[in-house]
Amino acid sequence: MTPAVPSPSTTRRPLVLVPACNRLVGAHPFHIAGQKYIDAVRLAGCLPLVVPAAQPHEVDELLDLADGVFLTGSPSNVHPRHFDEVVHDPALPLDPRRDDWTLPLIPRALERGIPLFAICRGFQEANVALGGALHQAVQEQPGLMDHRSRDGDPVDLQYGPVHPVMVEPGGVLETLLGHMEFPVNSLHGQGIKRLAPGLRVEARAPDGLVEAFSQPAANGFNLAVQWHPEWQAQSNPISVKLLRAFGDACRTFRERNRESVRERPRVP
Ligand SMILES: N[C@@H](CCC(=O)NCCCC(=O)O)C(=O)O
Repeated sequence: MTPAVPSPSTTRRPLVLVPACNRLVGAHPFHIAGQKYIDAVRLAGCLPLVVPAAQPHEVDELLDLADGVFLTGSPSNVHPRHFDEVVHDPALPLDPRRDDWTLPLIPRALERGIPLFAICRGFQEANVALGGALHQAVQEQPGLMDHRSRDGDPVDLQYGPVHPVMVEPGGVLETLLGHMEFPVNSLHGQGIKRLAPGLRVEARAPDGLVEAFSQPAANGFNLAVQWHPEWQAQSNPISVKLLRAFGDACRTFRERNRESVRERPRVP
């Protein structure tokens, strides 16, 4: 009796879009994504698909393939023109090609109930995409800490714990972790100045800066965090919980989608 070969559709892991960053390598433009983010998507039990800068009209085609969206960190800043400001420090890197398609991608993914996990730059992108604004230099704001890392420090120190975050009651983080505080790393010069309408604060730093948010009105799991849970995620129980929750949501989304395709009347 030859064993039944499962159809690919019954075994494939959920497909998660990972928008690439755009960098020059020498004189040539490249699309790149950090290995630690790819590893984090795999730790979530999902299949990472790094996506080069898409044309705005390709966003819906890509979302038709997606069971999740994972927005990575990046040294580049979200261009301040998207929150009606001029560039504060021209020495800091930008990535307008990423902005141009992730900013329309984010609300469309949420509207479709596609699970979304956003980290650092991705957290900032999501806030701007939904109508919020950023401090371009958090460290220059009265009463706020310097949330940047020091470039010359060893990488383990740069991504090591720096400050606690306090979980706000009533959100995704409290459901997953309980009402608690825990240490996080901090590698960002931009930060939330105005939270977009409809977003719920999930956690704050000791200086009050928003460090995590979600959109409760969205059908699907969504969580955006300013810190880097992908850093050595497999040895951080909190990171594992957050990433596994994202992965579970992507699996549920995929199952529901497959059922709806099966139930769709076949065209004769
Ligand atoms: N440029 C923004 C976002 C900072 C950020 O994502 N840092 C991580 C960069 C390296 C990595 O991907 O781990 C800001 O400065 O606020």
